[in-house]
Amino acid sequence: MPNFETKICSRAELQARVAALPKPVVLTNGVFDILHRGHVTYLAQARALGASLVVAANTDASVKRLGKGDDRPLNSLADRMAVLAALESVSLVVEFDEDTALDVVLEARPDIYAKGGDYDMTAIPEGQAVLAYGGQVAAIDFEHDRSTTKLLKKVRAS
Ligand SMILES: Nc1ncnc2c1ncn2[C@@H]1O[C@H](COP(=O)(O)OP(=O)(O)OP(=O)(O)O)[C@@H](O)[C@H]1O
Ligand SMILES: O=P(O)(O)O[C@@H]1O[C@H]([C@H](O)CO)[C@@H](O)[C@H](O)[C@@H]1O
Repeated sequence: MPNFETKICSRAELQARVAALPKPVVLTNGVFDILHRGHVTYLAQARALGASLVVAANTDASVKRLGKGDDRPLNSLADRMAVLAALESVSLVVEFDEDTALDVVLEARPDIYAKGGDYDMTAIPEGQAVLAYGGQVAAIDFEHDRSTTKLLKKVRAS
């Protein structure tokens, strides 16, 4: 197993693994199906807000419930987590099967919760929870006009 895969942790281990990370801890979540420049730039910016970055990845079943398409995700959870773990910006990767990452946030209690600028941090349960316990939230502006959905459209049109 490549060394970077040790960054993948189970939900049961999450609290203990987060406690061992350098602080401040930043947490974000998402699907990260076909990784693109928008994702990696955003993850590097999220990591730069603190000393460690935890990424919670949606399970395949929870991606299906998001309604991105019957064929999504293209990459399985195990593959998406391995690709995320290989990034320099990422300290820890954990899966979540719920509709939102609220419970992951309450278990990990990050100092900072980050999400792309397409989200209103005060309107999403993860952002509301972090603000309620006195943590910080950060909405990171999009720097590159990229998305997994756009990439798929390009591939299918060719
Ligand atoms: N181009 C981008 N720039 C900055 N952040 C991004 C960009 N695309 C996605 N993100 C952020 O990355 C996280 C994961 O996004 P997601 O996997 O939904 O990306 P996506 O490519 O837009 O996917 P999809 O097309 O399947 O909706 C989210 O927090 C989102 O805000
Ligand atoms: O990759 P996406 O579609 O940006 O990730 C989703 O983010 C949602 C957000 O945190 C608001 O709650 C989350 O609920 C959803 O499960 C995906 O992770």
